[in-house]
Amino acid sequence: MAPALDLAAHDLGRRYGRQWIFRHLSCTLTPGSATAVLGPNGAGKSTLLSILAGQLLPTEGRVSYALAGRPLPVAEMPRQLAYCAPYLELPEEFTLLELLAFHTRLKPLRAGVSVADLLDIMYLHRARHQAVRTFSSGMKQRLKLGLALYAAAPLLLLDEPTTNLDATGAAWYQAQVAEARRADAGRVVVVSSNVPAEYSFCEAAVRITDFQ
Ligand SMILES: Nc1ncnc2c1ncn2[C@@H]1O[C@H](COP(=O)(O)OP(=O)(O)OP(=O)(O)O)[C@@H](O)[C@H]1O
Repeated sequence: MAPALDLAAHDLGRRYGRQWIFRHLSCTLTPGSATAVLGPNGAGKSTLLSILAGQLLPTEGRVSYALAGRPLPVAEMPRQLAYCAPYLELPEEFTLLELLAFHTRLKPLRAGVSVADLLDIMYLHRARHQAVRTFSSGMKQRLKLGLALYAAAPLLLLDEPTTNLDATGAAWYQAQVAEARRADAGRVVVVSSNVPAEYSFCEAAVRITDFQ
C-alpha cells in the first residue's frame, strides 16, 4: 500500500500572459478518491494537473500536501507521483527491457509486481527487446499507462489516458485502472479528460469552466 496522501488546492489561479486560464479553484483530494478534471480542449486541464503535481507554479493560490498526516514539501512530490500524459516523453532509444530497468530504479513498481509481470500486463512481452521508438503509438501509450498504474506512488495523474488507444486498448485501460485501484485502494487518482469512458469510475469532478 502506498502511504496516504492528502492534497488540497487553495484558491488556485493560473495566467499565461494577460489571459487567466482559471481562477479561484479550490479542491481537496483525499486518499482513495478518484476525481475527473473536465473541460473542453484548451480549458486548462493539463495546466491544473501540472500544478497539482507540483511541476508548475500557480499564479495565485497554493497546493498543500500531507503524507501519512505530515506536511510534505512540494520538492518531495516527484517521488510520490505517477504521471501519464501525452506530452511526457519516453527515452525511446532504449529497448523496452532497458527502459523498464531504468525507469523502475527511479520509480519502483508496486510490491508484488515484477518487470516480467508488467510486460505481460501491458501485452508487450514480445516487444521486450525492441527499441521503444519503433513502437506504435498505441504500444507507447500502453507502456506509459502501465508504468504509471503499477508504480508505487500515492498520487496517480492520468492526462487523457486513452489517447492513441483503440477500442481494445480503451477496454484494457478501464480494466487496469480498476485493478490498480483495487490493489492499492489508498491512492489519489486524478483523470483529465473529455471522454466519459475514461473517467466513469470517478466519484468527483472539477469542471474547469466553473472557474473561468
Ligand atoms: N506554456 C504556455 N504558454 C502560453 N500558453 C499556454 C502554455 N501552456 C498552456 N497554455 C494555454 O493555456 C490554455 C490551457 O491549456 P491546457 O493544455 O492546460 O488545456 P487542456 O484543457 O489540457 O487542453 P486539451 O484538452 O486540448 O489537452 C490553452 O489556451 C493553452 O494555449
